[in-house]
Amino acid sequence: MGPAGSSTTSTATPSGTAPSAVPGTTLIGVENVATPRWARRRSGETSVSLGKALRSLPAAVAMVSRVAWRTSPRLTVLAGVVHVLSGCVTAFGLLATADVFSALLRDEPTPDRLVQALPALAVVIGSFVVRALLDTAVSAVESSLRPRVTRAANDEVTAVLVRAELLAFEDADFRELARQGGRRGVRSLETSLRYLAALLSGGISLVAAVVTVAVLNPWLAPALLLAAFANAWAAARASKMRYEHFLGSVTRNTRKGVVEEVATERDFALERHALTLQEQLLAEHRRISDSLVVDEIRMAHRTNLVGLVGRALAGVGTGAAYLVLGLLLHTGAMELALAGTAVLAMRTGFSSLASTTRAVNSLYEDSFYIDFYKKLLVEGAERAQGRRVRGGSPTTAPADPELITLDGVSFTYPGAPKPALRDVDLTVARGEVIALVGENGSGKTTLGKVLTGLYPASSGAVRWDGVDLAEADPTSVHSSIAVIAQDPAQWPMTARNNVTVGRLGRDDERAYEEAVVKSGADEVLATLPAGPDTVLSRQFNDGQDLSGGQWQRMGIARGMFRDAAVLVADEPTAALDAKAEARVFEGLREATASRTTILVTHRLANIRNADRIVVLDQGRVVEQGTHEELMALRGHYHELFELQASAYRGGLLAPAAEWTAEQTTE
Ligand SMILES: Nc1ncnc2c1ncn2[C@@H]1O[C@H](COP(=O)(O)OP(=O)(O)OP(=O)(O)O)[C@@H](O)[C@H]1O
Repeated sequence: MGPAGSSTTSTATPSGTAPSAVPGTTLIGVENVATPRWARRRSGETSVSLGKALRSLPAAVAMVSRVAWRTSPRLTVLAGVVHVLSGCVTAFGLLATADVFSALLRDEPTPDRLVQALPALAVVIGSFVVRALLDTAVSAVESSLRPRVTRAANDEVTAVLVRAELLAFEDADFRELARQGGRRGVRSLETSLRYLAALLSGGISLVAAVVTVAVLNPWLAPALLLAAFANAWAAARASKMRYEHFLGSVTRNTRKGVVEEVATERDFALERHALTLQEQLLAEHRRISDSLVVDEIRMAHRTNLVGLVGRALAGVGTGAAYLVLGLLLHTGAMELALAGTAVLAMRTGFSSLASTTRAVNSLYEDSFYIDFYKKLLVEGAERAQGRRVRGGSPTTAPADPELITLDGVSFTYPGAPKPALRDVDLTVARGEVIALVGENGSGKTTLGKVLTGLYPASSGAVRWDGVDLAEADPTSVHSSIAVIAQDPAQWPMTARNNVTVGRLGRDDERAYEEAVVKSGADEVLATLPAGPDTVLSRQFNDGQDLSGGQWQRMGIARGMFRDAAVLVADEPTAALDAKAEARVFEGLREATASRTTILVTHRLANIRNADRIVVLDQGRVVEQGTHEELMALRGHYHELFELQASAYRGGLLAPAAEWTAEQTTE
C-alpha cells in the first residue's frame, strides 16, 4: 500500500465566495480503512511464478467451463468442438504448407514441381476456407454463449444476495465482497470465456508447430520453447503485479467511493451545501485519486519493464532458433526445402505462442477476480437465510405466539467490539404492549430485531411458545411479524403498492382503507397528483418524492396493512407532527388489542399506558414494570421521565398538548 495521499495537496481553486479546502485534513478522519477479509493475500502468495499461473489454470478453466455448462451444455460442447476443429484445421494447414514447400523446392524442373505442389496447395486453400467457416461458427457460438454465461453468473450473484440473511448486510466486508464479486468477478468470468477459446485454438496450433519443428529437427524445439517460456514468464509477472496493485488499492478505492458518494449524492446535498463542504470534498477526492494515479503509473512502468525483459528473452529464443536453423543448413543436416517448412512452422509457432501466453495470463489474472465471485457464492450460501437453523430440519414457528420468551440473550453485531445486548431475560404475552425505552445506543432497536427473529441471538434463546427461533424456519417467523421502522424503506412503486406490499396477495380493500386512514397516509394520498397511483420515486420521470413525515405515514400504513401477530414499531412517529402522532397512536391502540406490540420510543408521554415498560441500559434490561411502578422505583426510568418533563416545563421544547394534559393530571 502506498502512502495514501500523504504528500499530495489539493489543486482545487475556490470559486466565488466558496471557502477553500482546509489543507492537510482527512475528512473521513482515518487515512485508511481496514483491508477487507477477502482482499487479504491468499496464503503462500509471496512470490510471482509462472508455475503458479499454470497451476491455477485448471481451476480457472474448470470454473468457467462449469458455469458455461450449467448455462447451456449444448452450446458449451459446440464451442469446445468448433474451437478444437479450428485449431486442428490450422495445424493441418501448416502441415499441408510444408508439403507445398517440399514439392516446390525439390530438385526438379519448375513446371513439374508446380504440378506436384498442386494437391498440397489445394489442401492449403481448402484449410483456409474451412478455417474461415469455422471462425464464423466460433463467433456465432461464442456470441450466443457469452451473454448467457453473464446472465447466469449475474443471476447467481443476485440470488445469493436476495437470499442472504439480514445480518449479512450489517457486515461491511460482505457488502464489499458482493460489489467486487458481483461486478469484477462476473466481468472476468465473461472475458475468461474468450481467453479460454483463444487458449484452445492457440494451444492446438502451438502444439502442431512444435511437433512439426521437432519432427524436422529436435534441436529447433528447445529454442522455440525458450521464447515461449520468456513470453509466458513476463506476462505472468505483469498479471501478478496488476493484481497486487488492485489489492493494494482496495481500501483507497473504497475511501474514494465513499468520498465520491458524499460529494455527489443527493442524500448529502443539503448538509454539503449548508456546511460549505464542497471544496473540501473535492480536495479529498483529488487527494485520494492522485495517490491512486501515482501508484498506477508506477505499476504500469514496472509491468512495461517486465514486458521488455520478456521480449528480450523471447528475442534470444527466436534468434537461437534461427541460429540453429542456419547451422543445420550450413552443416547439411537439413535440406533447404525442409528449412522453408521449419521457418513457416516457427513463425506459426511464435504467433500462436503469443496468443496462447496472452490467454494463459489473462485467465490467470481473471482467476483472481473469479475467485471473488466464487467466494461471494460460498459466503453468500453460508449466510443464506435459514442456514443457521440448528438441527437441520427447521420447525415452523407459531403464527400467533401466546408467549415470547428471551432467556439470557446476548447479541453482538459482526465485527463489533462489544455486545449490543447482554443477558436479556424477558417474557412478552400475546396482546401485551411493551415499550422499550433507554438512552441512545442502549439496544432498543436491536432487541426488537432479536425478539422477532430478524437477528439471531449470539447466545441464549428466543422462544415463541417454546419453539426456539434458532431452530425455526425464518420465513415462518417473519411472516408473523410487522415492522414499522423509524426510517421506513422508500419503495420505488405507486403509493398504493407502498402500502399493499406489506402483505402481498392480501386483497382486502377495507383493510387497505383502514390502514391508510389510521396511519394518516390518506392525507398524503390526497396531495399526490395521481393519488394512490402516483409513483413514489425520484428515479422515475413522473415520480414524486415525499417528506420524511409523509414517508413515515406510508410506512405505518404498510405495517398496519400487514396485520401480523407481532408488531414492532420503532420510533414510528418520530417525524410526525403532533396531530398526526395522536392519530397514529389512536390507530395503534385499536390495532394492538389483538396483537403483541413492541414499541420503541423516546417520547415517554406516549407510553404511559403501555402494559409494561422495559428500560435498557448498555444492552441490559435494568428495570421493567408499569409507568407507576417505575416512577415509584425512582430509578433510571424516573430520571429519564423527569428530565423530559422538566425540559417541557422549562419551555426548552414546545409543549405537546398530550404531554401538558398528562402533567396536569399527575
Ligand atoms: N449495524 C451495526 N453494527 C455494529 N454496531 C451496531 C449496529 N447497529 C447498532 N450498533 C450498536 O449496537 C448498540 C445498540 O444499538 P441500537 O440501535 O439497538 O440502540 P437504540 O437503543 O435503538 O438506539 P437509538 O435510541 O439511538 O435508536 C449501539 O452501541 C450501536 O452502536
